[in-house]
Amino acid sequence: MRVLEIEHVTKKAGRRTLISDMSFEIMQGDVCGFVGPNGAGKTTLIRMITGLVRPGEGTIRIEGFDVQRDRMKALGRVGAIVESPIFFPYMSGRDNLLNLVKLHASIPKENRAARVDEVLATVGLDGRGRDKVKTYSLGMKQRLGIAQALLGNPKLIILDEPANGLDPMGIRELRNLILKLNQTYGITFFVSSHLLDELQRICNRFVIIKEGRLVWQGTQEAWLQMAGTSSLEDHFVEMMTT
Ligand SMILES: Nc1ncnc2c1ncn2[C@@H]1O[C@H](COP(=O)(O)OP(=O)(O)OP(=O)(O)O)[C@@H](O)[C@H]1O
Repeated sequence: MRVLEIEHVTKKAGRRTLISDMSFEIMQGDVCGFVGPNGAGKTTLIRMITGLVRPGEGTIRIEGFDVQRDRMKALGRVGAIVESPIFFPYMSGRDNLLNLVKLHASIPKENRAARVDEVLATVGLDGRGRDKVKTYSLGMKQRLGIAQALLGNPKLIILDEPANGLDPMGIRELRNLILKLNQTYGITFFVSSHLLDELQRICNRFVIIKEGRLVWQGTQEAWLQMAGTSSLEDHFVEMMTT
C-alpha cells in the first residue's frame, strides 16, 4: 500500500523555485531516508507534506487522502517532528502529553491518560514521565516528541533531522526506537538527515534531492550496488558534484 505519494509537486517563493516537479512514493513499512545538501528543499517538502505550507502545483496524498482536499483525514494519519518539539519545560513530560492528547478528537476523554502512559512506555520514558521536561536530556526530549507524534496512532512518522545535536547514546536510542516502531507496529518512516552512515543502518529506501529536484530514488540495495566500492557518503558527494 502507498502511504505517501508526491505527485508533480512544485513550490515557488517569488521567482525562486524551491521544489520543482517532484514525484516519488513511499510504501507501507518503508523506512525512507530523505537526503540532499543544505538548502536542497527537504524541510520545504516536509512542511508541505505536513500541511504547514501549500504546494504551488501538484498533489500530496497520505494513504490516498489529498493533503489539500482531505486535510483532516490525510494529516490524521501522520505524526511529525518538523522543528524541534516544543514542550512546556516546567511541566512534566506526562502533563505535556495530557495537554496535547486533547487535540485528538478520536481518543475519548476517559482513555486519554491511558493513551499517554502507553506512548510514554513505548518510547521508554515511563520511568521519567512525571519529571519536569527541563530536566530531560535532548535525547529524552526527542523521544517525548516521538511520543507526541504517536498519540494519534499514525501510519507515517516524519522526522526532520532528528539526530541533530544528539550524542552517540541518544542517536543509538533514537535508531532503536525507529526500528522498534517500524518492526513492531508497522509504522512507515520518512527521515531527513545528513548522517548517511546512520540512515544506512535504518533505511530500506532513499530519496535524494538537489536544488529542489529529485536526483535519485530507490532501495538501499540498489544504491549500494550503484556506489560499488565507494561508501554511500562518497557516492553521495560524487552525485552532488557532477
Ligand atoms: N519562504 C521562503 N522564501 C524564500 N526562500 C525560501 C523560503 N523557504 C525556504 N527558502 C529557501 O529554499 C531553500 C530550501 O530550503 P530548505 O530549508 O527546504 O532546505 P533543506 O534541504 O531543508 O536544507 P538543510 O539541510 O540546510 O536543512 C533554501 O535556499 C531556503 O533559503
